[in-house]
Amino acid sequence: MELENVSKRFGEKTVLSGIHLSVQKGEFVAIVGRSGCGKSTLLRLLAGLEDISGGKLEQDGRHVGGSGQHTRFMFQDARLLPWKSVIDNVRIGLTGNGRDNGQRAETALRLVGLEDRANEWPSVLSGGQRQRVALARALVGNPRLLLLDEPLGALDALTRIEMQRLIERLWKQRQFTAVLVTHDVSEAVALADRVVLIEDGKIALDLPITLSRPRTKDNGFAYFENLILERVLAPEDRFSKHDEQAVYDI
Ligand SMILES: Nc1ncnc2c1ncn2[C@@H]1O[C@H](COP(=O)(O)OP(=O)(O)OP(=O)(O)O)[C@@H](O)[C@H]1O
Repeated sequence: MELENVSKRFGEKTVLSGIHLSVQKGEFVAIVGRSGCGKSTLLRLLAGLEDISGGKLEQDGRHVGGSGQHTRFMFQDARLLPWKSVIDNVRIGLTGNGRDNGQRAETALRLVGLEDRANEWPSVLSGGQRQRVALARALVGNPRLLLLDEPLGALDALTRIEMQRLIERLWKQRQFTAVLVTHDVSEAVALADRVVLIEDGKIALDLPITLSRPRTKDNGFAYFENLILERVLAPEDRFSKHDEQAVYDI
């Protein structure tokens, strides 16, 4: 995907401007930034769900408009249909009525480790399991681009790490391109080849994460994490030497 000088306005309000970004095939890019900085808007532009207000946005050399079948979304809530079984929810990710749809849905459920829950209702699954079904539904049609909008934001810490590992494993196996919006800098460093920081509607940092995979929280990890966090935090929020002394004084 190529974005050249992309801007997005809602009425009088400019949400994104001067966005230059290039996402290579098979790359994993994370977008971080403060609440309201325009992360989800950028993702919606990439999906073709919103039109750009200016600049150029192309996917494989073609103008992006309307969500194609090669792009899939995953959100913070699983958005499963409660009146359909788990396997039928996964089948929704397939276009058309291919005769092998059932088989493909079963394979996708196996990928996320839920093959034995195929005929149950979504309501009996845990939050993490529901997100697994959402992941199976997103991947069942073999998309080339997976857009993830805070998909793990509502999960507990352990489930979150498990899901991060699952997403990374499937990304490696299936070789799709992934763009992840997250508030969690640690998650961005764990998963992404590049972390893009949005500030006031502009790209403030575009940082390659040169750590090998799978990533462990060693010194190298902490280096990238701190680098991004320092940049995200506004100067007045930074933990100054003065504050540090105040804590010791307490
Ligand atoms: N359809 C819309 N109409 C008007 N304003 C919008 C619309 N969508 C988003 N905005 C505004 O654009 C800005 C960026 O919103 P966006 O959802 O992209 O931020 P975000 O970085 O994803 O925030 P968060 O991390 O809190 O989800 C916000 O000020 C929001 O109010």
